[in-house]
Amino acid sequence: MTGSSGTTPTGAGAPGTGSGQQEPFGARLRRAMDTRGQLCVGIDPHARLLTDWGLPDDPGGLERFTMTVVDALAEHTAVFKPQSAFFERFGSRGVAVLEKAVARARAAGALVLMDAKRGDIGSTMAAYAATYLDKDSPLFCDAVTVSPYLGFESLRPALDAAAVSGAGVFVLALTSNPEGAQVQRATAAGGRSVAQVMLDAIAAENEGVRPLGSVGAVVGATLGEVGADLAVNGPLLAPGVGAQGATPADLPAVFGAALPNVLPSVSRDVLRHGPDAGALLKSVRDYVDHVRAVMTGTGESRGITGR
Ligand SMILES: O=C(O)c1cc(=O)[nH]c(=O)n1[C@@H]1O[C@H](COP(=O)(O)O)[C@@H](O)[C@H]1O
Repeated sequence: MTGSSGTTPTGAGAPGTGSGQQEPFGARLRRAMDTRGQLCVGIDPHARLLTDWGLPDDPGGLERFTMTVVDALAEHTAVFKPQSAFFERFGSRGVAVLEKAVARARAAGALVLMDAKRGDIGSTMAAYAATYLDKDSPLFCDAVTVSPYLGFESLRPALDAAAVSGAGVFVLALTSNPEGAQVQRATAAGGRSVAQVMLDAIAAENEGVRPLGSVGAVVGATLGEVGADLAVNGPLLAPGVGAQGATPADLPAVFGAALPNVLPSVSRDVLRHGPDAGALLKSVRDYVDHVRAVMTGTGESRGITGR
């Protein structure tokens, strides 16, 4: 970590090999978290936020909102996570804004994790993989969220495509919403929970990879003690910080020894500080500082709340 805020304008998404071959996502993410801080900023342009920012709830408002966030934070943030649904609701004009945001954020050195939560039969999954994980696609990203609840192996086309392009895949395991338990905590054949089956499959994908695998798990920061083995040797995306009630101080109880690989994710609780670019950046820096304090065991003693 460099600088007092822990957020430096290092090119997090830069390949770093010079060979023309993209460095694997896990390695790029590790470097981004180490240099820019362990935080993912979600870009979720809710209608309510557009209104609060004094913007119209239309494609023009969406574009101003999104570009303001990207321009304020892209040189300082390790990862952006645009939520595709908030762009798709405006049809093709919304998707055009999403494409522009992805390109601009990546050009500024931020990694982009597309929150699309795709999941389908393998042959359709291949089309989703072509959308987000093929370098020639206009929506190519550094990583994408996927749902394994059509069976982990239904994700194989995405896992294969990501391996080719040096991208990442984040697999839903234990989601932050209370309804998720109905499926994820159910007991699978063999006695493990369904979520543990997914976590074990992720660990198998990442076996032996250094410094960090490129297949991540999504585990909500809201969950408290999860009672699952999170040693997947890959990144652990932790949404639910901020608006859903979790704080960085909750992370040790959820993640335990896996804490160094956790990427806490905040959307509304950062975005509400806009449209002022300085206030957005301060909010990110406060979160990065709080996360770092928790990681190094000084968060509680400093009485930081991050809220
Ligand atoms: O995959 C996700 O990012 C995700 C998984 C999960 O378990 N819970 C969850 O809230 N998310 C996403 O994370 C974001 C949370 O937004 P805030 O509650 O505003 O921080 C939304 O885009 C959700 O779709």
